[in-house]
Amino acid sequence: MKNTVTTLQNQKLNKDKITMLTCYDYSMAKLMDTSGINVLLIGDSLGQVMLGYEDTLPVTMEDMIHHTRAVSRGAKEAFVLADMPFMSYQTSVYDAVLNAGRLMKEGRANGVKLEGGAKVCRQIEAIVEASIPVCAHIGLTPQSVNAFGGFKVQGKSEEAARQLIEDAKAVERAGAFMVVLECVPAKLAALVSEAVNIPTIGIGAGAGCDGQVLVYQDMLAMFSDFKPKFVKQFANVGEVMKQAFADYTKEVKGGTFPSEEHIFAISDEIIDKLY
Ligand SMILES: Nc1nc(=O)c2c([nH]1)NC[C@@H]1CN(c3ccc(C(=O)N[C@@H](CCC(=O)O)C(=O)O)cc3)CN21
Ligand SMILES: CC(C)C(=O)C(=O)O
Ligand SMILES: [Mg+2]
Repeated sequence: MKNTVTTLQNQKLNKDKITMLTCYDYSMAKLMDTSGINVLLIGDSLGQVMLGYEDTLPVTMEDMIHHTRAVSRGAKEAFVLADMPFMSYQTSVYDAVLNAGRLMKEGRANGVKLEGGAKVCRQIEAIVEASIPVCAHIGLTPQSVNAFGGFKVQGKSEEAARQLIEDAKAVERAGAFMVVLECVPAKLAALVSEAVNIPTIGIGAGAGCDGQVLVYQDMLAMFSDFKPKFVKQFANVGEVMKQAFADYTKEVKGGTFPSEEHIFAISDEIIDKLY
């Protein structure tokens, strides 16, 4: 059954945790989809893990559409959520609606995600008005890395904690159907999760959220530029891959690959004529 805004929101009511992973291509989308992951997020984190940038700021609408299209083709049941990249919605409400529309129309996403709380509520309202489901993202919002001065835990002071709660309530009022809480103290995230009716999806926000999200290269140990404290490596796929690449090299150089089972035959008669 296809995951929808309604099925995801019912999961909060039924205390059935929502699973979300980042996904950037067709093969991975099929693997995650058949594993029952509820939401595939085409995160702008693709700037770091797929494209090798230092942060998410250089990611373009074209990058996001390219990857979203690939994921959409592989997601039969999972909800496809696409991040709006830096400067695709901050500039104006008009830009926000136009670019959200492109992710739906060209990327075939089921919804979009944008960073910010009360500051981006005009954008959220306008995108929702255009019948596009919006997921908000508050706490550590990586597109604001230069304003924050680094990737740091948010909401630790009383003032910042109150602001986070207000931001969550504001995006709910603006029409967001879900909200990501990134890098906030677990007890604060649990409080926010009780304070709003929409599902909260945590990353570095503890088990009190209504769901969890991780970058897939992090949880499979395929990415090593940095490793946030909140990452759990569920399998060492990076090591498995490195071993396979080394074995391939050894067999090619040693002449054991390709062997009989990997080749195509031709009659000796024809070969003799060629000589
Ligand atoms: N591979 C990857 N994983 C992510 O989780 C991720 C991305 N890329 N790109 C976009 C953002 C950036 N994120 C990050 C990046 C670094 C830290 C980090 O290193 N945090 C430190 C300091 C926390 C503190 O003490 O304030 C940590 O130890 O977790 C956290 C989130 C989360 N997102
Ligand atoms: C980490 C998640 C929430 C994200 O926004 C991304 O992958 O870009
Ligand atoms: Mg993102």
